[in-house]
Amino acid sequence: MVRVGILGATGYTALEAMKLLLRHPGAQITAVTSRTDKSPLAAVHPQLARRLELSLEDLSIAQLQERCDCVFSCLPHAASAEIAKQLVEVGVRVVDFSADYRLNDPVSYKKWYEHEHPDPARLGNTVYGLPELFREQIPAANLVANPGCYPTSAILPLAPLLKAGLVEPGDIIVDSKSGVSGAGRTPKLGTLYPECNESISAYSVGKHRHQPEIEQILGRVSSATPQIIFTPHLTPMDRGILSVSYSKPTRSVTEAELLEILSDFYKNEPFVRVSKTLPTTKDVAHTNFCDITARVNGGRVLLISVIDNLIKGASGAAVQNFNLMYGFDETTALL
Ligand SMILES: NC(=O)C1=CN([C@@H]2O[C@H](COP(=O)(O)OP(=O)(O)OC[C@H]3O[C@@H](n4cnc5c(N)ncnc54)[C@H](OP(=O)(O)O)[C@@H]3O)[C@@H](O)[C@H]2O)C=CC1
Ligand SMILES: CC(=O)N[C@@H](CCC(=O)OP(=O)(O)O)C(=O)O
Repeated sequence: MVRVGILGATGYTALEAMKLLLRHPGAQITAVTSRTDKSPLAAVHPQLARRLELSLEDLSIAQLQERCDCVFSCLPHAASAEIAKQLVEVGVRVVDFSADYRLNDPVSYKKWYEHEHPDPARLGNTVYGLPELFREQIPAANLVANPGCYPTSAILPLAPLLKAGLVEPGDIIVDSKSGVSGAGRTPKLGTLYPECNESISAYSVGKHRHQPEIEQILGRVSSATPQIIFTPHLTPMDRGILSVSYSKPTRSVTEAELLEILSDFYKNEPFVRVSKTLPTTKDVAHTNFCDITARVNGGRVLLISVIDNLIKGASGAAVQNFNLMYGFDETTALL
């Protein structure tokens, strides 16, 4: 049995991770942390009553090392790397939900996150936990950078076409919509009900930190230098992301051909479904699937994808990575 600790257990991604791990035959949750809350977990997450009888604790690195083989760090960026680097050094394996280890180098991290990286030497050397593209690197990893939610939705459809040289890397637009849980449970003005209900808004236009993540990861898989214009939107729903990318084909291409290339690329993937149908966020809610379709319109390639931001965009991806790290069937607890 692999003993798993959950850092930041009061948050949304942590709740989803715990619900998934409770269904996992090879995992036991042995620690749940909060900086200040000492309540029984069920007092914070009533869904876990009678399912996980643990109380929240503020644990030291030594205590986590004693109780856990692996830790899911569901902490915000910067706070996560501070702890992850110490855990990895004492032999605890970490799946990091934050963005701390996703980018290629400390210079771009500082530019987009506006602070120094707490563990710069590991940037660029850490495995990016998107199994569909980096599966072979995950089993041996002590630290896995779980992907961002928007990047997962954009990278999965674009990667096969960039790898095949079928779209121009220098001219790609990604337009994404997210449910409000994407912003986490920590209160913020913009996620108060009267601010975001019955309203859709674009935000972080031209400066969202997922733009370099999408560019850098697509660069790693395709040997091109993709340039992305990424615009996220907050939409009045609890969960789900829908992304549409617009790119220029390098040659004449049909919708049928695009679907065939995508289907072939993902034919052995348990969690990517390619079809002709226009996908909706409801189709993948509470699941680890990414549904993808393609269209050709106005001389552009349109790729449309949906995920659940809390599952394939965070906790489901983490469990998928955990399964690979510990040699379980990749779909365990996820289907
Ligand atoms: N929500 C989503 O859809 C996605 C989130 N992510 C990433 O996953 C991580 C967790 O996100 P999410 O669960 O949504 O966030 P939440 O805000 O719901 O939870 C984060 C938890 O971290 C703890 N925390 C907050 N600030 C600090 C700090 N400075 N130091 C230590 N602990 C802190 C809090 O617990 P307490 O106050 O009890 O200590 C809080 O409950 C983040 O890095 C996020 O960017 C990634 C993909 C998708
Ligand atoms: C709706 C919403 O606010 N979404 C979050 C993305 C969540 C995520 O994946 O963020 P990390 O890269 O920090 O892990 C945002 O735009 O900041």
